[in-house]
Amino acid sequence: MQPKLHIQDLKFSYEEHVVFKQFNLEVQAGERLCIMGRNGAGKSTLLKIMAGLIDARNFLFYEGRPVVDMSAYKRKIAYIPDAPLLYELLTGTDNLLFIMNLFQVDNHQNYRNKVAELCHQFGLADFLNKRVLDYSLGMKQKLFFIAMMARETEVCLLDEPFTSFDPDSQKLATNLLSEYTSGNKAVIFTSHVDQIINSLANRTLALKTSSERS
Ligand SMILES: Nc1ncnc2c1ncn2[C@@H]1O[C@H](COP(=O)(O)OP(=O)(O)OP(=O)(O)O)[C@@H](O)[C@H]1O
Repeated sequence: MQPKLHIQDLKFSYEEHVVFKQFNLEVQAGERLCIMGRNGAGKSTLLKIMAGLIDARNFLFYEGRPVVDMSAYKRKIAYIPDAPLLYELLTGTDNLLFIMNLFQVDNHQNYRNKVAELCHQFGLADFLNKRVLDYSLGMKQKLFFIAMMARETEVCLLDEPFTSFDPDSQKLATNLLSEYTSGNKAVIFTSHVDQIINSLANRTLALKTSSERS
């Protein structure tokens, strides 16, 4: 079977700073891969490449085919950065609807149902009419996570997830991601936190810095 995602002979630099020289990675459906490594090794850069935020489509393959249509590809991918991307002046509900439209979610009813269920599970239901400005950091992270899960994408990328989640919410989120990969989906994340790595990953990859690699 073809990998869900793969990267072939990736070369990538920020101006003169070479981050990847000839990097290869295959991620299979069902995997929850943790990319580990020192600060500056390139973990976040790699996630941004797989999210399509850094355009390296010549090196990126989805289910065995080169990524040609970046917009169609991005609709299959959820990317959850360490700082949640939300409009502070909008309410929780308005942010959730904004995200639904931004990512062109096809089945609005399914998204709304999923959001309602997850907000209830994460204890956010009573705060949805408040502005995000008045949320705690953990609440903001939960809201963005819920929106991305409700999109029901094929791949979920998480950069240092759940740093401000309380322990019960962390457990709930890792269970949801384990269920997510019981189908034909994949999770790729970065973390420095042993507890999160141990409870979520079913594979780990140690990424070396470019100087360690040469
Ligand atoms: N926008 C940018 N412009 C220039 N250089 C960058 C940029 N973003 C990252 N870098 C550099 O690229 C390298 C990889 O950075 P990246 O953020 O991917 O590392 P990381 O492994 O995620 O680190 P950390 O564990 O600290 O989050 C670092 O040397 C960093 O300084």
